[in-house]
Amino acid sequence: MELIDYKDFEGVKIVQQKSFVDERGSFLKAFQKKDFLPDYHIEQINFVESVEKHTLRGLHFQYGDHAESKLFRAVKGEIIALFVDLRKASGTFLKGDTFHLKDRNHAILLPRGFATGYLTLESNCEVLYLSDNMYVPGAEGGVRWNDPIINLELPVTNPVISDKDIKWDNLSREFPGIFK
Ligand SMILES: Cc1cn([C@H]2C[C@H](O)[C@@H](COP(=O)(O)OP(=O)(O)O[C@H]3O[C@H](C)C(=O)[C@H](O)[C@H]3O)O2)c(=O)[nH]c1=O
Repeated sequence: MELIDYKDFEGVKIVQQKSFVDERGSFLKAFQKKDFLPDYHIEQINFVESVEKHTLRGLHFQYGDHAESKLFRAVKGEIIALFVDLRKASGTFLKGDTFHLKDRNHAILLPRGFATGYLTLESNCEVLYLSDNMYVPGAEGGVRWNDPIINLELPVTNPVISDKDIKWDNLSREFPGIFK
């Protein structure tokens, strides 16, 4: 298993693994504290099914102490992970990027301070993701998938999206970040 730093986004890591394959099928070690992420505390494990191709979930974050670090893995199908750095002190503050998770042997770790989301690239996608913090609806915020400041490059113009995610405001250059 390899953890690879992703560009200049501090703390963002790409996980590359190999499944154990035999005549019965395959075995993937989806998480292991010791050899994988010894300091990662799993608070939640979420399993999400998206029926339609080009379903876009997010981008979401939680403010302050409720911020979450998430590890996303496409268990079935392919997705494009979306993320934006909302850490005011970071060199990549308000910079966004995408990463194509093409199979279950890859995952992406996003540290606390990022807005996160993903776009499915086929129907009936299944995503398993870990979070290191509790879900606190009152502490949640969002970034629009097509926010002009972030300018994510996506292969869609009209994704399947929730009413909640349609309503997020665009960020402004004065956005103070999600940590007080
Ligand atoms: C995230 C979450 C949601 N919920 C409930 C709240 C709603 O009734 C329902 C769906 O929530 P939501 O529409 O926020 O789910 P997604 O649009 O898939 O968003 C999630 O996936 C994107 C990629 C994210 O980055 C967030 O982690 C997360 O918000 O599950 C819970 O009960 N606990 C939770 O931890």
